[in-house]
Amino acid sequence: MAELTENVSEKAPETAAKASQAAEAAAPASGTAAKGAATTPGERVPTVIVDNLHIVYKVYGKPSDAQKGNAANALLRILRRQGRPEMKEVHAVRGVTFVAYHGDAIGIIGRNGSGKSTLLRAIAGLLPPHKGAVYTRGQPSLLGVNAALMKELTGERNIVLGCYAMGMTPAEVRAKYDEIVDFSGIGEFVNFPMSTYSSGMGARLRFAISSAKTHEVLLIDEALATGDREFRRKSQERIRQMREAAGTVFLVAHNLDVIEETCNRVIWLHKGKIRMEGDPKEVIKAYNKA
Ligand SMILES: Nc1ncnc2c1ncn2[C@@H]1O[C@H](COP(=O)(O)OP(=O)(O)OP(=O)(O)O)[C@@H](O)[C@H]1O
Repeated sequence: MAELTENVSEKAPETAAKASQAAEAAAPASGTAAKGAATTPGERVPTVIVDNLHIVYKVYGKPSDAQKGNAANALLRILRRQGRPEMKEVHAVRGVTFVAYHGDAIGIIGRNGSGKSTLLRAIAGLLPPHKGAVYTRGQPSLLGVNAALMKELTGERNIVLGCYAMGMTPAEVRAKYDEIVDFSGIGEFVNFPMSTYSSGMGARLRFAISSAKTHEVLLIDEALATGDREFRRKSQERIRQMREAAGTVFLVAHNLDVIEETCNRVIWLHKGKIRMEGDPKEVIKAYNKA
């Protein structure tokens, strides 16, 4: 399926082939279906295919005093062809597989360290798969990263740059500017550098910028947790609109009420694996019992 771009581990070409077949199976009329232009009602168009995904971090532990970084030790390691001392691997995502479709809002829940943020970053293409593959339709947008905001610039400059970074034209930016400022609720702070903002104000501005454009796939990591009640309500409404515009939204949040109110599917991650997936009410009920 040509329109799905792939982020595939070189170690698993056979997995990539399987996922391609899955994509074909999910959207048989791939040419038109994947463009979203000629989909028949009821047809489900896949936007993200995650196939047996494994993500491994390499972490350098604390070196012993004898190994501490100095030029002599570094030279000895090179001569002995040794790596850096105490390298450990953290296997954060362990064989995750699912397909997301247009119009899905998928909540990802799980205890601390279960791999939620890692999974989002992998879907955004920011972490290479150790094994397996991620196929996405278009470039997914991870809230706050794609619109790379700069603390020393004013909110106004960041809105303009953030919108350009998302591929909007100057005319589109002008048309959306007031709406972004209104939505963020930062008021006159828009004229001050972002370094003067509280973390909540920064998060609200990032959400306002990122959601000013309709994304094929939008990934949101806890952004709603920082806003107040009113902002939460507005963001939920905005996410609903984005779903209706046939986008796909992924939402990581510890607040299960937000997930239940906003999402139509929930994935429960436990120690890097999918423990349960499906209807928000059922999954959250099982998660609360565990
Ligand atoms: N940059 C990193 N380098 C090394 N290990 C990491 C890195 N980021 C995360 N990890 C490890 O990967 C595992 C999964 O972390 P991740 O942040 O994805 O979990 P999470 O479910 O989002 O957690 P939380 O709910 O606390 O935000 C954890 O064991 C964590 O320590």
